[in-house]
Amino acid sequence: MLSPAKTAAGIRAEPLVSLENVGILRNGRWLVRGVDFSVSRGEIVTLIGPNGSGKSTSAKAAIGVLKADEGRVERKAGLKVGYVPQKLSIDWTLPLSVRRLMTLTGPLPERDMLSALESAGIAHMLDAEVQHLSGGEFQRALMARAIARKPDLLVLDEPVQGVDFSGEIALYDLIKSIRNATGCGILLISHDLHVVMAETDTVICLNGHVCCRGTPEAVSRSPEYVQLFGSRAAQTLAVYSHHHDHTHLPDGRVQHADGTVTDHCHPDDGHHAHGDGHDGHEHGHDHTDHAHPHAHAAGERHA
Ligand SMILES: Nc1ncnc2c1ncn2[C@@H]1O[C@H](COP(=O)(O)OP(=O)(O)OP(=O)(O)O)[C@@H](O)[C@H]1O
Repeated sequence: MLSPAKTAAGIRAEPLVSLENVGILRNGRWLVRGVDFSVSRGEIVTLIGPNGSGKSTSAKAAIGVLKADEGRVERKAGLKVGYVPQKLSIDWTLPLSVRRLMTLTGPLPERDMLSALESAGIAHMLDAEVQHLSGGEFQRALMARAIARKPDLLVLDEPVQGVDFSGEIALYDLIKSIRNATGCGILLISHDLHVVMAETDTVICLNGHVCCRGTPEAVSRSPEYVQLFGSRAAQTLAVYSHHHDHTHLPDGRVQHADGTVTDHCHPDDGHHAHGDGHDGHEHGHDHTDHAHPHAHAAGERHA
């Protein structure tokens, strides 16, 4: 299952990190269970799923911030990780320059700092106050901080939060160019359930477990999509359509397509509908690399 990913050059690379059947238990509750995916050099993996579905938890398990209570996490020896968390605990009442932000967690040669800010397109903001940055500039500063130490794996938890549509496209372009320039692997958490970065190699849809996975459709090339979002957006964003055949109820139980209700669903539960049905988008996804036993109805998204 965790076969090495194929890079753009078609070479099978050893994973930088791989999770196998990972579960995280807190206060007697499984936050996630049965999670498996891997990220290789040059590969972009995007985690999607409703709020609370375990995206951040899974990413933290991948980089070792959280220890798996079951299953296995393997990281390449000496792996360097650049991590941009969803939330930062910064005291906004104190002045903080971009320069200081870059070195908060440790010293950094000036040359590496400038080069990272240059790559992120904000070299001119070195002495700007972080409080005065726009949402997009702030995300760029965080990304510069993460790439400055030349990581093998870049983990970005909702990097386009608080950024408008054109800013979102620009940030995804930046992520793409970082990947192309450095060849690092990227684990991306998307705040959107359907729209992912077009360069994504694998989308993993989570809901406490892996619901389904696949490649984003090449809808970005379809004339309708280009008309709707514009050609620039279409080069950067793709719609990931997926059809689920069970629904997560608000009380945590699961209603299956045949009407039965169970306490949980697990990856080996049984029925799985996938591919053709979708939520109004004119495409299905045929490229699933993995058979999943069940799927989620549209209504489940916000469970
Ligand atoms: N340290 C913790 N202790 C107990 N529960 C936790 C802890 N961390 C996260 N949770 C819970 O685990 C679940 C998954 O949280 P997580 O942050 O991984 O979800 P997410 O998919 O990233 O959500 P969002 O889209 O809202 O950021 C949530 O119900 C959350 O409340």
